[in-house]
Order: sequence, then C-alpha cells, then structure tokens
Amino acid sequence: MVEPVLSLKSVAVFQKESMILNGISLDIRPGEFVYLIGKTGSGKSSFMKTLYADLPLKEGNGRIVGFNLKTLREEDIPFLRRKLGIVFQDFKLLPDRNVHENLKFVLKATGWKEADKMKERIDTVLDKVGMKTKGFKFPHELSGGEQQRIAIARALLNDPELILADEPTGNLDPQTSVEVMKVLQEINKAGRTILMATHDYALLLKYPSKTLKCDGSKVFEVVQKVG
Ligand SMILES: Nc1ncnc2c1ncn2[C@@H]1O[C@H](COP(=O)(O)OP(=O)(O)OP(=O)(O)O)[C@@H](O)[C@H]1O
Repeated sequence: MVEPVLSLKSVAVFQKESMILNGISLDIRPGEFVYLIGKTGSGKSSFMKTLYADLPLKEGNGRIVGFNLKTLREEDIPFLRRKLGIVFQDFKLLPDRNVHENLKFVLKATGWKEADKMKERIDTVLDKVGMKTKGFKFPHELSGGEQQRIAIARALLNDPELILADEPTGNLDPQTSVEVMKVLQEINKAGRTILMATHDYALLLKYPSKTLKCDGSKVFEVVQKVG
C-alpha cells in the first residue's frame, strides 16, 4: 500500500503548556482532498501549525511527507517546509515587490539558481492558477482572490507533496471563494493532496469531500449530510 502523506498516532496539540487537542489518530493518503472544520477557537490553526512544525509535537507520533515530527530538529524545518505548500488566509505576499519577484524570492531561498529555469517554473505555476499575465503586478494592484491565487502558485513552486491551506477563502467574498476553490480542486484533480481548514460550509456542500472536525479537544472524521 502507498505510504500516507500524513500519519498521526495519539497526537496532542499544544499552545505552550495548554493542551488544545488530544488523542488524534488519522491518515491522509496521496491524492486526497480533506477538509478540517470546527468552530472558532476549536484548534484548526493550532493543528495546522503542528503539521508544518510551527508548534512542536510534544505528545504522540506524527509523520508528514517523510519527516518524523517527533524527532524533527530545528535545522530540518526548512526542508520539511519545502515539501509542503502552505496557504494562509491573509495571503502573506511581500508588498514591496511584484508577483514575479515574490515567486522568485521563494525559489532563490530554496536553492534555485538558474534564471531561465526560475522563469519557466514561475510561468508554469502562474499558468496553473490562471494568472500568467499578472507577473508584473504588485500585490496591492490585485484583488483578494487574485492575491490568493498567487499565494497558491507560490505554494506550488517546489512541487509539494501536501498542500496545507488554513482558511484560504476566509478573507474572500462567496463568489471569489468559489473561484479560489475551483483552483484548489483542479490542483487536487491533477494528483496533489490537500488539507484545507475552513469554516465555509457553503464550500463543503458545493464540493463535498472527506471531512475532519475539531470539536471538544478531539479531531474526528464526520460524514457529510447531503440535502
Ligand atoms: N499563540 C497562541 N498562544 C497561546 N494560545 C493560543 C495561541 N494561538 C491560539 N491559542 C489558543 O488555542 C486555541 C485554539 O486556537 P486556534 O487558532 O488553533 O483555533 P481555530 O480553530 O484555528 O480558530 P479560528 O477559526 O478562529 O482561526 C484557542 O483557545 C486560542 O486561544
């Protein structure tokens, strides 16, 4: 059987000394699209942060894209992040440079050197999110939905094994949310694994998929009711 891209066993999630979630055991397999839902403050962001090693895994065992979260050292974190594509609610684009330079910054920081290869890769990811003609624009010249597409393109640069998207539509209006969601769906159909935290139930209904819920310090799979 193919190895899961994410496998957690009896994991607890902490913010400093306080336990936010516990007893989490789950697998995410290659190609899955998984939602993570739950009320404000239920621990979705803390869960995501544990997966990209922004919070340490203190209890339980976790493997993600080939890395052991329990034994991960500080110096391994950049290598883990290179195999993950992370998308945030607030886009986090660098405001002082255009789209092309935003993406080039990430490539350079992750060891790319040849200018023509970088340009080719940037064009490829911009094309995937329908933004090929917007490379010269600055973030403030783009709408929220366009900025989020760029953030998704940035997440795709290093061909990640897993995309972690934390409320990617949280700052977008309903119609723009659907457009961004379509981009994520296409990326998933092309074979990429996605874990997306959201409280947007309209999207869940429109694009049903496996759903995990954070509730009462637990994370469990829920069956979506249709109709
Ligand atoms: N940096 C922090 N330091 C201490 N406690 C925190 C920190 N960030 C979050 N918490 C606490 O952890 C709990 C879970 O918060 P978290 O942000 O993970 O929830 P969430 O489900 O992502 O909420 P939201 O949907 O509002 O983003 C909350 O009780 C919150 O107060």
